[in-house]
Amino acid sequence: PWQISLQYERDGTFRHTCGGTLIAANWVMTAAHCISKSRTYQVVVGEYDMSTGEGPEQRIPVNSDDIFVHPKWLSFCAACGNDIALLKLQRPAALSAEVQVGRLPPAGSILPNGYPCVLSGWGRLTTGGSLPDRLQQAELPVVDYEHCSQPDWWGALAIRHTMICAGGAEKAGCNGDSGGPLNCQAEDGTWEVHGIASFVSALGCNAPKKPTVFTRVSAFEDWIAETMRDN
Ligand SMILES: CC(C)C[C@H](NC(=O)C(F)(F)F)C(=O)N[N@@+](C)(CC(=O)Nc1ccc(C(C)C)cc1)Cc1ccccc1
Repeated sequence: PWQISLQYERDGTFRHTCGGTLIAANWVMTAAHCISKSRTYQVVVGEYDMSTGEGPEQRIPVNSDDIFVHPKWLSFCAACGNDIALLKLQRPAALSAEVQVGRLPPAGSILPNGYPCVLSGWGRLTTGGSLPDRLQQAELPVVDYEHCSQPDWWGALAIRHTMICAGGAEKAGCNGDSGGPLNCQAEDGTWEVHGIASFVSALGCNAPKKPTVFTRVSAFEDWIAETMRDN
């Protein structure tokens, strides 16, 4: 219910470009690489099947000067990390069963290797394949930094401590999942959004030993709080 579809206007209609997370009634968290300053964006909350109107959908515009891309994001260097952006909605979403705010993890928290998380999104179903109408989910186990930065995995040049890896086998994120949440259930059963889908291998979304790489949300909680407080 905190999954959103980030859409941009082209030829008079809006099209899905990335996922994202509702982190307050009027704030959305997504990936910096999803944002092009010249585009007009809207956020759809309460979405499930994009091919039909089912009722809970709310389409909310975003003013371009209410888009805050992390100051250290470098569009030519995904390996440098900081792939995070915050969007302030023109009006708060009306919360309901289908529209909820996602919880952020404790600042600095690190999940152990193998912890079962779930990626959700409307990204391609296979590398270069078709896009689904309905929201999909895939269980992706966490691959900790020690394993993910191994040379035959992503290697130490591609992975930073401000990232989380998850997957590495048959399931993965793929184009269109960018910006979406890596959802992990805490001991008390509540879900927390630990990651923002950032990149996959250009060799293929589910290339072996190339897990989907996420921005580690718990490394950016100060920036998130400051940005929301100051705007
Ligand atoms: C624009 C990049 C920075 C992010 C984009 N992200 C995604 O697609 C996501 F996984 F988040 F849904 C991506 O991975 N794009 N690719 C274009 C791949 C890509 O750019 N990957 C990548 C990998 C590593 C690095 C750095 C760490 C060296 C940068 C980009 C997707 C792709 C996947 C399979 C086949 C062809 C294309």
